[in-house]
Parts: sequence; structure tokens; C-alpha cells
Amino acid sequence: MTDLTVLSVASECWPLVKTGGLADVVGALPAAVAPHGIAMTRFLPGYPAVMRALGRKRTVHKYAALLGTPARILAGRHDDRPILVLDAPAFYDRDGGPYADAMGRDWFDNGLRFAALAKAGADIATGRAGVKAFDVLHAHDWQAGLAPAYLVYGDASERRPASVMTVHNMAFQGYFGADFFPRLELPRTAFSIEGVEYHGGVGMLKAGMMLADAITTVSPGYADEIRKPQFGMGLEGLIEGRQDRLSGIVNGIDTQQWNPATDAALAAPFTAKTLGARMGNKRAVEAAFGLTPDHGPLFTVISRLTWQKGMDVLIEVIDHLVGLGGRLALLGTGDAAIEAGLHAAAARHPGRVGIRIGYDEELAHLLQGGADAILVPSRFEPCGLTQLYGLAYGCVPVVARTGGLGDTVVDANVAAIAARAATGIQFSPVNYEGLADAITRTIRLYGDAPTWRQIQRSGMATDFSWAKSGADYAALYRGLKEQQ
Ligand SMILES: Nc1ncnc2c1ncn2[C@@H]1O[C@H](COP(=O)(O)OP(=O)(O)O[C@H]2O[C@H](CO)[C@@H](O)[C@H](O)[C@H]2O)[C@@H](O)[C@H]1O
Repeated sequence: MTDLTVLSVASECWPLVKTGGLADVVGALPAAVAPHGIAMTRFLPGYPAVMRALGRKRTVHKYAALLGTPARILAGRHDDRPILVLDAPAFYDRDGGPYADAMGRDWFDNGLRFAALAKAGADIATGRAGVKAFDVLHAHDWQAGLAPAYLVYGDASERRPASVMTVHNMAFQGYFGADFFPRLELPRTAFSIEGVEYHGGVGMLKAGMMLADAITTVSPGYADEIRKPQFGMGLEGLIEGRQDRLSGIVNGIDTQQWNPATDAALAAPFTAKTLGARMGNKRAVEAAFGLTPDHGPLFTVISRLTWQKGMDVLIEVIDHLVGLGGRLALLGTGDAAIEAGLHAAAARHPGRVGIRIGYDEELAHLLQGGADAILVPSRFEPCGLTQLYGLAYGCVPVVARTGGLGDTVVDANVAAIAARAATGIQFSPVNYEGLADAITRTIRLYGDAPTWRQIQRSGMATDFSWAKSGADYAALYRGLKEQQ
């Protein structure tokens, strides 16, 4: 029986639109909370891909002008779950990505595009947009950050749903100049330090974190870290002041989507009992990346190519990795300078380093199923999903000891190996010595076949499902509803 309704407002949702981990989480949450009596509806921008995927839709609300442009709210279903879409062609009907054009330049009107999503989300959650009001509005990242503000500064006579602001990545804050404020159609009182104002302009993530009834981030470790300036990125003061509202709930993974026994993207499906079958995937990865086949350790990286992800440090250690007999198959897209550095490394090491620039979901699955270890040298990582997929696929995660990476991987130190608890390798700090040493350790462990198998099996036995976190989100929603 469902007795609590949640509107989840986000700019991405797997499999409709994805640029990163946010989409995976928004896509998986409804099923994760459903067993706990929570009915979750997602609300997304009407990008062309979303409009196409939804098929039959019904108009539930029309705006003559939503922040200055005609718009409709449409109701549809996907994977047998309800979805609401903001159809505002002037904002979303464009070729290119959700945030940037085909050349990678941010859309000039991103502030307005996502403020409109947030405003319409608040209208829906309050029951003003042709569908029944929701108990809770759950806003994800800066793109939905103004939704709690539109609730707080809305019509005071209406019953207001509770709100949750989830921070998937503090580095993206949605900051716009003061001249942007009048376009938001918020009352003047909202432009204050207690409201949406941030350093003289509008901070969309800041607004959500300031005004939501609860703040969550995607691991307990990151929830702790963002109180410090190094990780708080300017918002540490606000976070300290709202400590009692903050919690960390670690991401799970969709174990239907990411199941090595049934994964159609693998050349050879396998289980913890048939790890030998991974060899078929390794051969397929070698073929796809132009690597010379051998039995030595094959590393992978599947990542946005950015400073956050430590990709500059990765480039520095590639010679070391190859020098120890390792090979690397990398899939990613991002900063041009990092792409150039990777291409140079691949040219130096033909047959040992293969690079694929681009976004390819199927190849990501094959890499997890065929590589021996996945490198995640992030400088900060709110949760991280690729190390969780690695655990599930016997692709041993080698991770920086930060945020969710530290929370989800058990380092293969002597005690953990003896207790059969080790699931990967942790290292710190994120610099040449730290990562090079971690690679040396990994290659040494790989050479000890029984221990390596044990690490793979312990990783695969880890509970990375949504079971616990789904219950945690449900408990959070319930607590907020009771306080209403
Ligand atoms: N080139 C490529 N081709 C195919 N797939 C690719 C790819 N590059 C990346 N991916 C996929 O994109 C996702 C990346 O998710 P992460 O959680 O690792 O990082 P991201 O920084 O995007 O997410 C942010 O939000 C998530 C969700 O909360 C947090 O886990 C994380 O710490 C935070 O930084 C994974 O599903 C990965 O397989």
C-alpha cells in the first residue's frame, strides 16, 4: 500500500537522458522506495529524447507564460511508472546535450531553463498544476535547487509540501548574476542571505540547501567532508548552520541493469562462481581497444575526464602502469587538455593503452566485465557509481580514500585480506606517488591469484543494492511528513 507521495525533480533520468551518475540515481529511486509505501513520480525537462521516449502523453496543465515562455505539463508513463514532463519548446527543444550545445558550450539560458523546471515542480507539488498535491518534493542538484524556494515564497495560504534537497555534486552550484533575479518572479524578500542570494547574485544550489526542510548528500563520508572548506566549495558555513538537517545516504545500483549473469552487453556473462568466464570479456575489451592480448593486469577507467576525477594524475602514472606490465582501456569524455594527454599516452604505448573518447553505455558494461581493476582517482567523490559497478562485476576498484569511495570499498590491507573482507584498494593522497603506489600494490595482489579471486568474490558479495538506502530515503520522507 502506498501512503506517501513524492515528486522527484531532476534534469536527468536513466534511461531517458544521462550525462552522469545523477541519471542513474534518479532512474533507480522510485523502485527503491516503492517497497516502503512511497509512490514517486519523476518530473523532467521535455528534451527531445524524453518527449520521444514517452510515447502517449496527456496535457495536465498549460502555462500561457512560465518565466516568459509558453509551456505545458504532460503526464506519461515509463517502465510502468508515472512521469511528468515540462514541455517548453523554447527551453528544451534543441539538438545537443541537456546542458550544452554540440560543441560543449553551456546553453546561454541555463539559469532560466532550470528555474522554469523548479517553478513548475513547485506548482505540481502544491497541487496547482492539474495533478493531486504531493507530500514531498525531492529536488536533485542545482538544476532543481530553486524548487524549495518557490515553495517557501509561494502562496502562504496553501498547504506546503515538505522538501528535500539532494546534493550529488557540490562543484556545480548554478550561480547567476544579480540581474537574473527579477526574471525568477520571486518576491523581493527572496533576494536575501536567508533566501536565494549568494555572493551578490543568485545561487540555485545554495537556495535549495538553505530553504529545503532536509538536505541529503550521497554518502555519509561526503556529508562529513562538505563541512570543511576544501570540499564545501564556499557553502561550508551554510552547511555547518544546517547540520541538523543534513544526512548522507549512500547510492545503490540497479541490480537488474547491472547484473553480470544476465548482462546482454557482455561477450561472456558470469557469476562469482564462474569468474573464469570473464576472460571472454577481457578478450573482447582488448579487441575493442586495440590492445595486445595477454594475461597481465588490465586496468580500466570509465569517467568524465575532469580535474574532479583526478584524470590529470592518471595521465602522469600511465608510464608507471605500463612499465609494471599493466594495460589500460579508458572510456571517457571531457576536458580537451586531458583528452590530448591521454591520446599522447596511447601513442607512446601502442597495444598497451587504448583510449575511447565518447559516451558509450554498452562499452562501459563490457569494460566492467572484462577489465581486472577499475581506477577511480577522484579528488572528491560524493558517492561514485563506477566503483560499485566494479564491485558487482568482479572488476576490483582502486579508489582514492575520499567521500563515497572510502565508504564503499574495503582496502586490501593485511588484516582485511586475512578476514576475507577486502574488496578493493584505497589510496591517499591523490598525486603521482599515491596513485602509482596503489597501482603497484594492485599488480602485486593480481599476481597472487587466490587472494585476487577472494577480493573479487568479496566485492561481488557486497550489498550494493538499493535495499538499505531505499529504506533510509523512505524514513526521511516519513519523518518530514510527520513534521508538516
Ligand atoms: N564515457 C562514458 N561512457 C559511458 N558511461 C559513462 C561514461 N562516463 C561516465 N559514465 C557513467 O556515468 C556514471 C558516472 O557516475 P559517477 O557516480 O561515477 O559520477 P558523476 O560525477 O557523474 O556523478 C555525481 O553524482 C553521482 C550520483 O549521486 C555520484 O555518485 C557522484 O559521486 C557525483 O560526482 C556511471 O554510470 C558511469 O558508468
